[in-house]
Order: sequence, then C-alpha cells, then structure tokens
Amino acid sequence: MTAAPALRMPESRQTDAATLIATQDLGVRRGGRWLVRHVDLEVAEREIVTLIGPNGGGKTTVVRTLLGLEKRTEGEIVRAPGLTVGYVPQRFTVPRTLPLPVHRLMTLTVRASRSEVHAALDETGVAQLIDAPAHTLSGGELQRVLLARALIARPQLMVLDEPVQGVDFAGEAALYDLIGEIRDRHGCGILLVSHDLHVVMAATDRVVCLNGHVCCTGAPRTVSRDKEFLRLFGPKAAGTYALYAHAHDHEHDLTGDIVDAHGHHHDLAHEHVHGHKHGPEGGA
Ligand SMILES: Nc1ncnc2c1ncn2[C@@H]1O[C@H](COP(=O)(O)OP(=O)(O)OP(=O)(O)O)[C@@H](O)[C@H]1O
Repeated sequence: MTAAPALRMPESRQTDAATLIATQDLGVRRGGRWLVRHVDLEVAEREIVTLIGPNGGGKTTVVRTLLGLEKRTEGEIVRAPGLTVGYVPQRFTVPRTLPLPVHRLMTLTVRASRSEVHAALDETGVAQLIDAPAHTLSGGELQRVLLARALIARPQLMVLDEPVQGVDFAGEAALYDLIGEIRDRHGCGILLVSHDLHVVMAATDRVVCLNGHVCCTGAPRTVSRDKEFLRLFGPKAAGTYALYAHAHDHEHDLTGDIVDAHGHHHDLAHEHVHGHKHGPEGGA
C-alpha cells in the first residue's frame, strides 16, 4: 500500500461517507500484457459497488490487487487506516477427502468461539448447518457459510467475488437481499464482483464496468444507458435496470421464494404482481 495525495471523488458519488478503499490509475501488467489499466475505483462505507464486465475483463485481478494479493504495476491504492476486510474469493472448493464440519471451516483462519460462529451463521440464515460436513453443502448454502465466515471478524469492507456462484436464479435474489441487509446492519462497504446483470442492477449503489479498463461507471440507471455497456452486453441488457427500478417491496426466504409483508409465500414460477421475473428470461 502506498499513501497517495488527496483522492478525487467520482462524480457519481457526492456523499460525506468515508472512503474505505480507492485506486487511482491502477494498472496490472503480466507477461508483457496489460491485464487492466487506468482503473479508478472507490468504495465508501455503507456503499455497495459492483464490478461487472465480460470474462477476462480483469475483475478478479482488480480485486486481488486491491487486497494486496497481486502486485500493481502502476497507479495508487489507498486504504483507510487500519481497514479490516472480509473476503469471499471466486473459487472456493471444499475437499471431499477432508470431512471438515462447517464450524471448523469458519475458524480455519479466524479465532472465534462457537457462539460467535453460530451468530454469524445465524445472520446468513444457515445456523442449522454449524455441524454439517462442509462438502455436503449445496451451492447456495456454501455461499452463505462463506459470507458468514467473512462477516465473523466484523470487517469494515466486505469483498465478495461472485457471491452467487452455484446458486439458482431464485436463490440469487435472496442472496443479494441478504448482502443489502448486511450492509444496512453493519454499515460496512461492499465490493462485489458479479456476472448477473439482472439482479445486481437493483442491489447496487454504483456499478463499475470493467473490460481491461473502466468502460463506464455510475448509478445502475446511468450505466444501463451507457453505449459502452450496451455494446458489451447487448441491447437486451438495457432493460435490466428498468425491470428492477421499482421499489423492492417483498422479501425472499432462504430458497428464494417470495414472502410478502404478511409472511405469505408466493409461487416464484409466476410473474411478480408488480411485473418482473427473477431470471434470465426477465430481459427486456
Ligand atoms: N498472473 C497472470 N498472468 C498472466 N495473465 C493473467 C494472470 N492473471 C490473470 N491473467 C489474465 O488476465 C485476464 C483477466 O483475468 P481476471 O480473472 O481478472 O478476469 P475476470 O474479469 O475476473 O474474468 P471472469 O469473469 O472470467 O472471472 C485474463 O485474460 C487472465 O487470463
């Protein structure tokens, strides 16, 4: 980490929230090729920033460089003093040969009591899995355990690289709701990497679209109209923001089923009463 002079605030964010981490003109070069270059990025407390972009666009490279796991070639990275970070990496496989119960998985790198582990798992809705062998978890359960694991140290910044991997479309909406709740409850900043435009566009304060460089950035409404965004993702993507622009007036249970304000379940196979589906077919 190198200290840098005063940071410019992106035009898209003009609030007083403290900056947790920021890059200026970040570049990473490997094997004679720039993987990413000229990346300006900032995450403030209570903010959800999502990196989107095509495969190989450099999202994981930027995240790993921000975390100090990769060396930058040029530019600056500035962190708030004493910043604490919880990280869920892109690839996490539980070895089948090692029967590791969830509570052990949770404390491999962090010291925590069973009650702290239980509380973190409870927060992500999977406390009942505390003694389950980790390799038996479903994709959605594992992602919730990994979220709990990142939460346990009460970080100021959560970095989640593809938190909805292995999760079906209904489960994705529930997970994004949970990530929003975590932000509201703890006031932490959240940096997400996601491929899923449909749900992420509603759950994000700011989108940064990366394809070797920052193609476009801003509030979802702005980005969804940007011609670079439309060129990368196609005209259908233009509808992704509009679809979710209405108030999200319902909740989802653990399986992604919709539960209304009165606790009644609704059949997710049917279109929402207010007119959208959670799924790829929900495009414009
Ligand atoms: N250490 C490295 N040396 C050389 N090339 C690398 C290295 N790390 C990553 N790359 C390349 O950099 C590019 C960006 O990779 P990265 O994983 O950051 O993209 P991504 O946007 O996260 O992709 P995906 O959406 O597929 O996960 C890819 O072409 C990858 O092969």
